Amino acid sequence: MAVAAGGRAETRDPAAGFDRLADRLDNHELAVSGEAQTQRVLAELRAMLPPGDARRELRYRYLYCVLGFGNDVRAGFDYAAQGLADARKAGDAYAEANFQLCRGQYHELATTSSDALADYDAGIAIAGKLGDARLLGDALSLRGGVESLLGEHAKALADFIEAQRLYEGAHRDAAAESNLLNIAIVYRRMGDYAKAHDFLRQARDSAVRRHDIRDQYFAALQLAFLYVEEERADAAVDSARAAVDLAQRLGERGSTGLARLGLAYALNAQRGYAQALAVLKQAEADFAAVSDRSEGDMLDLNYGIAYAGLGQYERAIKMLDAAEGKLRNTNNMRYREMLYATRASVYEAMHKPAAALADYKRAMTMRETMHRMGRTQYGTWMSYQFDSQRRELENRRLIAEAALKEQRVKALERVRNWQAATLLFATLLVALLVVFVWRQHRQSRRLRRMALTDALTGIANRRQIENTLHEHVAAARQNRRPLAVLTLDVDHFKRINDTWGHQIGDDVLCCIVHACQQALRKDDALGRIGGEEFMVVLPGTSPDAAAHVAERLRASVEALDLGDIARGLKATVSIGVADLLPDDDVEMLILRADAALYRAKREGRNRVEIDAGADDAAGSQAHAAAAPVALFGNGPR
Ligand SMILES: Nc1nc2c(ncn2[C@@H]2O[C@H](COP(=O)(O)OP(=O)(O)OP(=O)(O)O)[C@@H](O)[C@H]2O)c(=O)[nH]1
Repeated sequence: MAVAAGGRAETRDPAAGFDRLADRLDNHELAVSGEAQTQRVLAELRAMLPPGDARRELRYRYLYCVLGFGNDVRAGFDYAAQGLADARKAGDAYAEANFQLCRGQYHELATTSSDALADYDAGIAIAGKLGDARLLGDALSLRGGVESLLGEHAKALADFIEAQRLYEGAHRDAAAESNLLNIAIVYRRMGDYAKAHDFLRQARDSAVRRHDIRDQYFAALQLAFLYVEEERADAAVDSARAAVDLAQRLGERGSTGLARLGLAYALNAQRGYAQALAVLKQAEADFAAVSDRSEGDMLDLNYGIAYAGLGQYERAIKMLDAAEGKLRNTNNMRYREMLYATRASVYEAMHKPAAALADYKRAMTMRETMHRMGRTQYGTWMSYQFDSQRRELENRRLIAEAALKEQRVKALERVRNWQAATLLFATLLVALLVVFVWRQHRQSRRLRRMALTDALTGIANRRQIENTLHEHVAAARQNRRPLAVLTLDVDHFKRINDTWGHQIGDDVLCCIVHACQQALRKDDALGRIGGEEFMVVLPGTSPDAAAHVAERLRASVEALDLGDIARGLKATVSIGVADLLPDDDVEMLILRADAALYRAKREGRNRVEIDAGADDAAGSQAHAAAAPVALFGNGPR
């Protein structure tokens, strides 16, 4: 028995220990059986109750109310009533509901079922308001018990099944499994024996698994009743005997009395009347020992049946009359029908046909009423089932709709995610493309520039300067503007190379280009047309101005300080100047400039020679010396 609920942890924190033990009792997790054990657990709970803790004290009191009074109905009832008043005064709705349930149980024991129902209804209302599933489950289960007893099987079944749902939802396995018994009882009373067997089996198996002797005892007793109703008397007797054994193991006289009463009932069904009488006497003693008078009607009825069976008619009539008086208060038709049928047969045997007939009629009335009620119950139960099935269908529909909605939302989210990803991907692609195109463009510009640029000096190469010249010639013709061309050649460059090396030669070329660029205007174009040969295009420049530009270039080069490159290094250039004549094409213009240059070389270099016209060009072509037209000539010094 798992009752050692206290421990070192609880000693350290009594409030937590109290709560834990109270929870276990509330949740029916602690199988408390027997007077002594119950008192021990209650004392343990009391010891952990923190002083001055009003809420916990009320909790202790309602647990005591339920567990502490055994069959002392009066004391239990008074205790419950006091607790109820105190809970209300303290505004503790939870405790109030529990005291309602406790008082209901004492009403039940006092066989005042309608008062019990009122208490349970009140408890259910409070539990519902509090939204407390445990309390509501317990209250429904208790109310179902009373309804079942009153023959309101459909209502009872609805309450038990709702309680079962709550228990299972809250994972209160012990309570859920005990409740299976209640469901089984209702099915038995409704005559659905197959279902009753099914639930009893489940309840018994679970009780065995949980080592719960009390539930095992209940299951055995209920099975005995079920067998009697199925007219399987032998099996009923066996099961009732097992119930007696279990009740004795529980050590509760009240339970033993109930089990023996059940055994007597089964023995009567088996026609073992003498044995039934003996067992009834034991049961009577058991009930007397705990001052339980609640089973008086059933004792009398079974005594009556046993005496009738043994042919002791007078005694039988006496007991049956006594039972009739007691049973009239209860609404139990089955037992009353049994009573009238038994008494009718006794009267018949006693040759009292009128009395026998009257009782037969009563028995018939009971039977018909039961059948009628049975049909109503069945109808009610069917409509309850229909309603709950409809509710369930509705719930399923709502759940399915919610799931569908969620699916749609998820699908939409997926589409949106895909869209975002695609957009991102497309953006990245576009960005990559832009970068790629830009790089391609830059590359092609670089290549184009390289194709048109002289690698050493960075100025236009031959192709580029000739293109420029073509454009300027066309523009000059169109605008009737002058144009001049200079060709420029470094003097004795071979010597520079030979003396200082090719690298120095390169540096000299760069310095000369730089000097020329400095000496030219923005619109003038400078290009390298050969190793050490350059061309300058001077748009809008008259021959005189061109001669001046050429001289400026020459002087700039001559003035170059190349001492940094190599000591004693000097460079000069010779320049030929030609201006655009009306009949000139580009080649002719260049030829004439070249001719002038040739003359400058010939005349001693480091000088500027102006083209002397078509003759000069022809002369140049023929490599013949023409008359020098030196404008500016410094000559080698
Ligand atoms: N360092 C260097 N030398 C070059 C380059 N291009 C051509 N040359 C050299 O320039 C020299 C030109 O020599 P020539 O044509 O005999 O003429 P020059 O020595 O300048 O004599 P004149 O023109 O008659 O004054 C050759 O030795 C070429 O090899 C170049 O890019 N760099």
